[in-house]
Amino acid sequence: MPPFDTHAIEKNRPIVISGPSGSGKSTILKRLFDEYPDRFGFSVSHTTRSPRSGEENGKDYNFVTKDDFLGLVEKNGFVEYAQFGGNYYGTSIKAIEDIAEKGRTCILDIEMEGVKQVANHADFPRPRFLFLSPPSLEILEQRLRGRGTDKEEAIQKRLAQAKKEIEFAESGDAPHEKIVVNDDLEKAYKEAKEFIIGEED
Ligand SMILES: Nc1ncnc2c1ncn2[C@@H]1O[C@H](COP(=O)(O)OP(=O)(O)OP(=O)(O)O)[C@@H](O)[C@H]1O
Repeated sequence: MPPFDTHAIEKNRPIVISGPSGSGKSTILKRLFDEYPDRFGFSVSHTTRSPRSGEENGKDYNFVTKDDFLGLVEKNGFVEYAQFGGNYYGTSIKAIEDIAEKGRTCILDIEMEGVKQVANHADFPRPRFLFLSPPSLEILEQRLRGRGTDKEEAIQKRLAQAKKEIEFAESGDAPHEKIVVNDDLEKAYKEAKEFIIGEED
């Protein structure tokens, strides 16, 4: 028996979407949420960082102490967690269960290391995995520049990380059941949507 209730999650399997920064995850998820406003949900993450002004506990994040965070790690209560800039961030099983209990499919937008943790978790029921790939690193670079949100150094870091993510996704070790190449947005959206809702429709 897992130490946490995963009943609803088993009935309503979450979808893990991953892919390099700039591959189009937000673009595709936004469209999906717009088209199906009541069908999906994002889980509320835990963090040990302090709330920024306007951020609400339980809504933007579950703000917890380091001791509480590490206690939940001990209990296998996170499906994935990581440390950035001295703070911990994680997705708890409970947060995903809360979405599933509302009859919604939880969408987890997570990076490569998190994907590995989810796939290897001892107690978490296996979700479905989708990888969104850019058509090429050259096009990814153009899109990151076009987005206009990153400085040159950040773009170079994202590209180096993208290379690793694509290699992993194409290796036999990756858990992805489906890779969607985001060349033409209409086509990529249709393919992603078919994978995400296909089982239910
Ligand atoms: N098929 C496409 N053709 C052209 N441009 C696209 C396509 N898909 C997405 N884009 C553009 O590429 C940029 C990156 O997309 P987006 O921000 O959705 O990526 P992301 O995977 O969510 O990145 P991050 O992980 O950094 O949040 C955006 O400016 C978006 O408008």
